[in-house]
Amino acid sequence: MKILTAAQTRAADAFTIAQEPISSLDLMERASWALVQWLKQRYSAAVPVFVFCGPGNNGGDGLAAARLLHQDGYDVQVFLIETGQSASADFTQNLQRLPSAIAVNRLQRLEDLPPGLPPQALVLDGLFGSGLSRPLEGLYAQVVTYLNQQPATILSIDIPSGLFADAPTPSGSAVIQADVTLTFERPKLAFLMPHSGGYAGEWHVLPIGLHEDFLNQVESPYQVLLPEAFQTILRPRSKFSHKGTFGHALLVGGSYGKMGAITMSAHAALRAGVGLLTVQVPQSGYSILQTTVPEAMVLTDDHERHLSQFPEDLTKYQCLGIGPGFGQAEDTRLALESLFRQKLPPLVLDADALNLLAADRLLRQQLPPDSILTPHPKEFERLTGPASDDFHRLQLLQNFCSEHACYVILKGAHSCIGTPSGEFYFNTTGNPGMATGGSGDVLTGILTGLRAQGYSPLEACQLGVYLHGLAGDLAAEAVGEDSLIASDLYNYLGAAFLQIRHS
Ligand SMILES: NC(=O)C1=CN([C@@H]2O[C@H](COP(=O)(O)OP(=O)(O)OC[C@H]3O[C@@H](n4cnc5c(N)ncnc54)[C@H](O)[C@@H]3O)[C@@H](O)[C@H]2O)[C@@H](O)CC1
Ligand SMILES: Nc1ncnc2c1ncn2[C@@H]1O[C@H](COP(=O)(O)OP(=O)(O)O)[C@@H](O)[C@H]1O
Ligand SMILES: [K+]
Repeated sequence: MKILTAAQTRAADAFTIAQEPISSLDLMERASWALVQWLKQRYSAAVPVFVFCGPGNNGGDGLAAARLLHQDGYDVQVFLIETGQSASADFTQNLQRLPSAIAVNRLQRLEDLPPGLPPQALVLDGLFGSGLSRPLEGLYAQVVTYLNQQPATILSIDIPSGLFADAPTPSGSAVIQADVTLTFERPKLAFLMPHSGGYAGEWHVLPIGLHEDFLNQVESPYQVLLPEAFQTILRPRSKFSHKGTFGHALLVGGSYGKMGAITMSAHAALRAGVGLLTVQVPQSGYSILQTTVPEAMVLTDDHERHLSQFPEDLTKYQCLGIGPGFGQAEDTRLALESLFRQKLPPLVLDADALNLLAADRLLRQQLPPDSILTPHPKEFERLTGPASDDFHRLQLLQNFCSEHACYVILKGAHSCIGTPSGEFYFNTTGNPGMATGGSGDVLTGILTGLRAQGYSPLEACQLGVYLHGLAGDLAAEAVGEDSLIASDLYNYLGAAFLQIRHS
């Protein structure tokens, strides 16, 4: 699903208004109706609703929602922030439509605000939406600070007020800290970024019928991954297939004290459906691998505690995954250096393989095209240098992927896949229970297993991050986020596959 910028959303509105055709007032009514339907399923009419409105169409949505909720028997009060700014036409119309039974409070100074809102109250934040053009100041900023201090639940309409949809919000700006955000038609880019995503709280997308033709033709480099995409990507396993059909993967990693990392990757590659798996570890890892992952074949390095070589014949493998528990010993670095001079199967690189790359520009330049790299933000910074903000980091991601013709999964709450041609795919599965050691090693195993089965690098990245997060979500349903550990991820991978196949 494409993500639209605020400007593209305005264009989508205008296109819909002209082509459907529908008046802009009716489009606002449709958006507010969708919002109220969602809200009624979650909050009973016993919950008092306080609607805070700015002068634009976001405020207009708030007014329309106030009217609809009142019709449904909710106790609604409206607060208009009046700073002398002129109101939008649809705001004015909706103000006129407001039944007189709804109390309208006109706020011109901080002192006009009620001393406090009840904890059971629901605040609808309709101060500003995607039309925000500068940080909030004066009374608007004061209202935001006031609302953020209230014990009430805050539901933001479209986007938390004060948050820029597709540009960095200057630090220190007043921004609503929403509990829930109901956003129209498409999520905002800001919801997916580490520094701004938290303001939106739990967010949901409400379709409001923007014109299909516009949505199909509009160009956006930003997409969110949704399960529908996987119906076509995920391949069936045919009746007469055999283990050779599903590829032979090689995982190389592990060092003394970090053998668990490569063990978890191995389990994950197998659960991702690979036909055959070989794991190369230092000698001290031999018994560990043979006992904990009996399905895998094991090769050992000459060295006892760390890796110093790769197998000579790599032609029989369809994917080579390197990194979990790899270490950064000098021998290991030299082995990686000589590896890059050979003809190689598709690569997945993680953890210390990335740190070695980061420390060696020449090595980086020899990175084979179509490799998949899976850095967390710190590893990414080592590769590209620091980013000044989340949007700059996306720029660095794009530059790195195009310069090295590779795919980078920048891991996080919404892991982002960068591609050589400049697209970004944000993942929508996963939860904070996955912030636990070894989660990334599991992802490496999944990607290696998928790539060995012949999935293209982009397909493997998309399917891999989605399945990994979904396994985390299913595991969290069973054991809770607190107790989730990385091995739960590969143990729930089967359930994640089933969910995708049967959806
Ligand atoms: N397709 C959609 O997504 C639809 C969106 N609608 C609503 O319309 C909203 C966008 O409406 P608008 O474009 O009127 O945007 P806003 O409601 O955000 O208001 C923008 C107005 O506020 C002013 N402004 C911007 N930043 C300011 C600041 N920091 N301090 C003071 N004034 C500031 C602008 O100059 C402009 O006049 C959406 O967020 C959504 O709530 C719906 O009504 C209809 C359909
Ligand atoms: N809050 C979160 N929400 C969703 N996914 C998360 C969250 N925290 C971590 N993850 C996922 O867990 C994995 C952690 O990887 P990484 O940091 O490399 O861990 P490790 O090095 O311990 O294996 C990534 O795939 C990341 O997307
Ligand atoms: K808002």
